Order: sequence, then C-alpha cells, then structure tokens
Amino acid sequence: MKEDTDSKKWFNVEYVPKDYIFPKEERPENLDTPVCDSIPVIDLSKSKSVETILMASRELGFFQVINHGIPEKIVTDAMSVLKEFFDMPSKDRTGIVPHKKGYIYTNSTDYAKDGVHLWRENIKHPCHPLEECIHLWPEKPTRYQEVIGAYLKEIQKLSSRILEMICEGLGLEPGYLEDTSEVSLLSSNLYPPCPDPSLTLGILPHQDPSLITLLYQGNSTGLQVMKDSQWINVGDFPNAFVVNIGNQLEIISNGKLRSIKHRVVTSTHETRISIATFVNPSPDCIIEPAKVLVNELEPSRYTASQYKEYVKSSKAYGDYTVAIQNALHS
Ligand SMILES: O=C(O)CCC(=O)C(=O)O
Ligand SMILES: [Fe+2]
Repeated sequence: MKEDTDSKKWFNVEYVPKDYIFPKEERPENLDTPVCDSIPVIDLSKSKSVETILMASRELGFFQVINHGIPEKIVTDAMSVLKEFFDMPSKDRTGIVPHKKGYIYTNSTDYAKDGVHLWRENIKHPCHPLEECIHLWPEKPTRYQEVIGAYLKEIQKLSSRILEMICEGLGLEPGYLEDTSEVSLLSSNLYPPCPDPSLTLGILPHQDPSLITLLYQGNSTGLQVMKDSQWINVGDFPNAFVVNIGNQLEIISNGKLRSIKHRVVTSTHETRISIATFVNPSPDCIIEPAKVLVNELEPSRYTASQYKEYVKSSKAYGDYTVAIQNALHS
C-alpha cells in the first residue's frame, strides 16, 4: 500500500476547503498587526525576575522566560520527535481508542465549532504521575516516550520554579501553589501552512483552565493574545518559553493575576509546532482565593470548587481528555 505523502495530506490544497472556513464574524481580521514587543521577556537569571513576573501576570497574564535552565537539546529533541509523529503516515497515528490508550490524536477533521474544523492536528496525553503515563504514550516514533519524558521532567522543574516565584510575589507561603500542583497534560499542535489565513483558525479564542501553562513555540509565530480589546501577536524569541496564567491561578490570586484570552492564527508559509504543558491543581484540591489575599477591602471574588469537579462539570479539556485521565486513575 502506498503511504500518504505530503502531497496527499489534507492541508496540501490550493484553496481552503469549505469545512475550514469560519463564519465572517469569527474569522481573524487584521492579520497584519505588528509583532508585539509588549509581551515581557523575563531573564530568570536576573534577581528582579519575581517582580517582573508579577507585573506581567497582573497586566497581561502572559510573559516569556529565557535563561530558564532547560537544556536546548532536550527542547530540540522534543520538537523533532513531535514533528516525526505528525509526519508519520496517518495509519500509524489514528485508530486510537481514547478510553484504552493514554493519548488522543485528532487530525483536523474534528469539528471545532458549528461544523467548522480547525487548521491543525493535535496530540494530547496525561503526564502525571510520569512513571504511570509514559508507557501509554505513542510507541512510534520509537524515541517518543524517552524524549518527551525527559522534556517533561525539565518542565516540572521549571514550572515549580515559576510557581514559587509567583507565590513569593503574591505574598503566599512557600509551597502554597507548588505542593498541590502537577504538570498533568501535554498538548502539542501542528499548524500547517494555509492558503488563506484570513478564513481559518488554528485554535479558537479561549482561556486556559490551568494554574499556569508553559508553551514552547520554536521559531514560529501565530499565537495572539487579547490586550485592550485587540489581538496582538506573541513574537518568537530564541529558546524562550511562553508562560500564561490560567483560570485557576486567577481565582487563587483573587483576580490579581489575569487569565487572558488567546488564539492561534495560521500562516501562508510557516508550519507551527507548539508544545503546551498544563500545570494544574491536584484533582482533590479546593480552588478558592487564598485567605491572605482576601480582606474587607478586597472581598473574595470567586466561589470555591474542587478542581476535579470543575474539570468534570466544565469539560475543561474536552470529553476524551477527561476519559483518558479517569481511565488512568481508576
Ligand atoms: O499552540 C499554541 O500556540 C497555543 C496552544 C494553546 O493555547 C492551548 O493549547 O491552550
Ligand atoms: Fe491556551
């Protein structure tokens, strides 16, 4: 049997197929916005980084970190193994039974909204505890489990460090966030070049249901953040990780830190591969504004809920993801 080569792939088209065209009011307008230089790039080797992280998290809910200590090779290996995964013939990627296997692959034929597909392919899998999940991840490419496992160990360290800095900046006791959080989900996207980016979207506008999200985007662009009612581009910065505040940390901080809407637009010439890792509260955690941030002048702005109940009731990560997470823990 002939393998599916690039020439036969769904995105190798001259015109955007009808199923990928969003209604006019949802299309990305104004794609010429200049790359924004107001997403702060924070050097973690500098002593003032707690202050700058706090300032960015309050104002924009997004920042980038450099000199973060993750070896470049671990990151480039992760990107290349994911590229190999997305490049494999589709028979090696599909046919996965979400309830049995520890990962979900969706090609672009999943309906994102009202019968329209996103211009992307995606793989997602749980990552916590690492020793229990790793064997359930893709077996092809053969290096996948080893390389992504090594990447996630580094992400765990970096996310702990960033959560500790946020704790310090908010005046919370050490460990308040870190002790009850886990890097629980990896979601990697491939956004192929698109003949007309003004008609399509890579990811719909959304806020992350996490505590924080760490994202590696290589040298590509396409991520946009809503600032003062305008979409602005998050520029690429060599070896940087993009960090954003998720809904759970907005609640814990009693609204001091902001979980901001973002989306991904496509490009005519660039292939974007991104690796998002969601740092979430442990499932049993009660999420509510930290007591030290609530007082007469600043009363609690959010009601308490258990994180796993929130995930279940809001279907925060989609049905399949909840199903594989439950399968793992039962
Ligand atoms: O792929 C990206 O750049 C963004 C991904 C994202 O926002 C998400 O997975 O929540
Ligand atoms: Fe997101």
